[in-house]
Amino acid sequence: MKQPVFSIDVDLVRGTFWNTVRVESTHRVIALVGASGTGKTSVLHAIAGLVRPTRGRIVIGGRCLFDSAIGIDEPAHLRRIGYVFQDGRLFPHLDVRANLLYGAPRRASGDARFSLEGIVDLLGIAPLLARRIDGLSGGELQRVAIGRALLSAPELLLLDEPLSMLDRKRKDELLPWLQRLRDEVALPMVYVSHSPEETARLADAVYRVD
Ligand SMILES: Nc1ncnc2c1ncn2[C@@H]1O[C@H](COP(=O)(O)OP(=O)(O)OP(=O)(O)O)[C@@H](O)[C@H]1O
Repeated sequence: MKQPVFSIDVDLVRGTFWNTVRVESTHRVIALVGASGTGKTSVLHAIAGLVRPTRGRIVIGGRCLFDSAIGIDEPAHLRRIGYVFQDGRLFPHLDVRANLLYGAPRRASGDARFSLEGIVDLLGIAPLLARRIDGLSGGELQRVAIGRALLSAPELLLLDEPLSMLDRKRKDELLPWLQRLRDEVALPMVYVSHSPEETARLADAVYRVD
């Protein structure tokens, strides 16, 4: 039997909100969908170690990140996770190259997928390297944000509605880059979105958080 890539079963509490979320999947690229406020971002936060579930277990790619029953709670900085936010969250006072290199390990991973050259090529951002962040389009910003997440040589990528702030034209521009990322970098990915079109184009399986 195929081993699951994602095995998640967590109770999440944020203020007065609580939900139990279960995802068991043998697919490498999954999408989480569901109405606003059902806890999709909270699941990503729990995977990244930014929010501690009140109960449960998170195992991804055979690696246990959290298990309340046996006291495992790997610190966020050791989880090797790349996180791409809705709004990019880049540093406006730094140029693209400095943003990419921010947080990159001092010693190269040796994996060409995570070298500066490899990532710049993958995402087509060579012409942007010396540009300031505040002059970039929304789609360019998100490609840089994805590049920065990759430079940390992650074992898993979390993408929280990365297209939601973009207009139709920019969305159409960025989608093929996301597909390229999915196929060429070949990491497990969790993609949160409200758009059935995006999830159909990017994910191998879609899970509803209710
Ligand atoms: N820091 C917090 N303190 C209190 N409540 C919070 C906090 N963060 C999130 N919540 C609440 O937890 C619930 C789930 O939020 P979450 O952002 O995970 O939902 P979501 O499904 O990602 O929503 P959306 O689709 O609108 O982004 C919401 O009701 C939200 O208001």
